[in-house]
Amino acid sequence: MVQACLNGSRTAEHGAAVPMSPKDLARSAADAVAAGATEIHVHPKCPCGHDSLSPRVLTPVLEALRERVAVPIGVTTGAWAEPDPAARLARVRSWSPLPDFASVNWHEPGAEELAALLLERGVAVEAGIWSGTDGAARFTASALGPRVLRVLAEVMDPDPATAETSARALLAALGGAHGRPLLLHGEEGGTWPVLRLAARLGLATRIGLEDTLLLPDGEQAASNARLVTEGLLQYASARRAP
Ligand SMILES: C[C@H](N)CC(=O)CC(=O)O
Repeated sequence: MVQACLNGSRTAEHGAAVPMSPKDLARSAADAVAAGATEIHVHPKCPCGHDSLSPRVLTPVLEALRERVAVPIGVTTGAWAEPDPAARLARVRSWSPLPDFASVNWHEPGAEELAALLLERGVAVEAGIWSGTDGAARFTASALGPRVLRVLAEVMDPDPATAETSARALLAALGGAHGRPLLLHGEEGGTWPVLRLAARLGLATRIGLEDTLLLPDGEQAASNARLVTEGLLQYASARRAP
């Protein structure tokens, strides 16, 4: 399973390749799926370019994406988009239509209440566990752990020299992860080493302009589809390596 993470918290200053509007997100998602992505993770943006959990922002994104792709679509619930936990719950209560799944960053205030609400509303939960936080400890102690769709093991270490070690430490901290499937990914300079580690461990992964703007050779990536194509090649070759 390779998820395409189309835009993340990036803004227009990260370049024209990063899709921001519903129309650009839908086109980028369709190209990424044609390149082999099996799921989409997206950060709906208000016109100013910031992540938003407002239904007025989410709805046109979901509608545009669903016109172009048939794969599951997940959205962020990051606290940076709505820092007040009560307001965040209110946003999620007002969502219609609903995404297929949503990531919940387990170290953020109100994470468990948010995950419980999403489950109650029929939205699958990706438990986002960031390295360098207490997310893994909180998740392993959580009664909701067995009910999540998967664990999104997020390696926040951007250094290509140390990201793999950070990833292994994060996986160790997650232990059995309540028996839930793992999706392992890195960010920025850690993206490609962690993707190759995911392949060697037989784990799901993700790739896209949210995680890196660069191809493995350091060239600028022209699109999410280009990253997915390269990601699948890197994944297959790391899987084959002795
Ligand atoms: C740190 C990750 N870029 C955050 C992420 O991918 C999950 C989310 O949207 O909350």
